[in-house]
Amino acid sequence: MLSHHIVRITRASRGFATHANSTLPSPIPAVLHLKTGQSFKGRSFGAPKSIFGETVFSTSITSYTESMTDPSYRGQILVFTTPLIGNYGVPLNKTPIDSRDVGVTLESDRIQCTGVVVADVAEKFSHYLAVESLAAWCQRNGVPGITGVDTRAITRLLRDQGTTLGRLAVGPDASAAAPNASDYWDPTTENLVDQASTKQPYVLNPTGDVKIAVLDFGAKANILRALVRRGAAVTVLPWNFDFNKIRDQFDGLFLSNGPGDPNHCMEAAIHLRKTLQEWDRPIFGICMGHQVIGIAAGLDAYRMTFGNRGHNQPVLALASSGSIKAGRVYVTSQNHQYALKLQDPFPQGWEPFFINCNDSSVEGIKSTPQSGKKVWGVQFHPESAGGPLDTIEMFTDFLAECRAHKLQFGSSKNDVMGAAKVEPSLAEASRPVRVSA
Ligand SMILES: NC(=O)CC[C@H](N)C(=O)O
Repeated sequence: MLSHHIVRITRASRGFATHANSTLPSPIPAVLHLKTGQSFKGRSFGAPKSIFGETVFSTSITSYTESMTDPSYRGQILVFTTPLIGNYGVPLNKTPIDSRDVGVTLESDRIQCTGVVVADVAEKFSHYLAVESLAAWCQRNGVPGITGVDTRAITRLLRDQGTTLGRLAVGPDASAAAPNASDYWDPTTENLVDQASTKQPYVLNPTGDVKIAVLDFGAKANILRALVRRGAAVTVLPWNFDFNKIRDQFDGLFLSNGPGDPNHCMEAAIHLRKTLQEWDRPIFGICMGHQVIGIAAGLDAYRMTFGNRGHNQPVLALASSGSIKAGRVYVTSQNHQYALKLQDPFPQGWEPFFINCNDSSVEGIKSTPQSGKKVWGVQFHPESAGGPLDTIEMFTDFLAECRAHKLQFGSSKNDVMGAAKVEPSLAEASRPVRVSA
């Protein structure tokens, strides 16, 4: 059995090596140019088009489908350090929308990164849920990939010089000269959150017993799934919606992950500062959401050299809260380029919650026990998808606090923005319609 699998995997991994002698068309050339002057020649797969993006690497060894659909990768050319990518194909990206699920199997309804870089793309795939190959999926989504390049060399460069702007030149563009440094598109100059966030509020699991508002900076589906599966009625709001106008209707507030520079989200941080001053129900933020909480609390966010992207980032808990025990190390899933600055002293009413064991960056903040508040932010992704589930119970902790608060202080008002009237669909939510807060 094992040898059978090895043979299959080896055949799949040969990929283009078998092309030369087959009747398949010759591979289309592709080149990855970096703004710093280096170029890597390879072969195209996926959409035969050229793109720009911020070149980042992920050390995750699985879940390429989840990473590529994570809205936090918007504007980025994603380099996988794992050499063989595509061997388990791509599943049908559709689930029911009910108290167990949120409409998509993956992290959103489309590929979000602008391109992918793979050492050895698997043309043959094998998985009981797979419906198409990585290349076919990329092609259908209009996203180009390059394969046959030394991803180890690219990653070592990115580790030394930091995340670098790039150009994936495909087909006839591959033989053209590298772009001038001034021609590289820098996605971080744009407000990517505004592009990724829902334009319309919508509701999931409207009959849930505890009402949670989610500020959507580009939320991963598994975050929404983690909330609805634990019984929450979830109202997803555009990132810059002024939650203060409707906060009496909710038992808790959640701030999601999202792409790009958190300093583009000042509008949300200003609204949140007022919420933190005037509202005492639980608040929880992940990644971008954590950064926005930190900014609202008075901390600064800075750009890291190459960020943390992978599924084995160790974080040390500095305080106990719910399922989290001070002094323990948790292995976490991460995808970020920015972090909150560790400052001494911390703003009044706040304390560090987690610290990264590799680079000592801030991995979490929380309100102090003396503050009387229940607010947490974590830089990592407790919801995983992909990655370890060490901290998944933080969702249970958050909802337990919301329920406890509701029991003690009474229910939120009942009309969750006309919950049942809003179409609970992620595809619907991504329509380009603007609503005013
Ligand atoms: N996954 C995230 O939410 C990432 C947050 C932010 N865009 C960063 O890169 O740091």
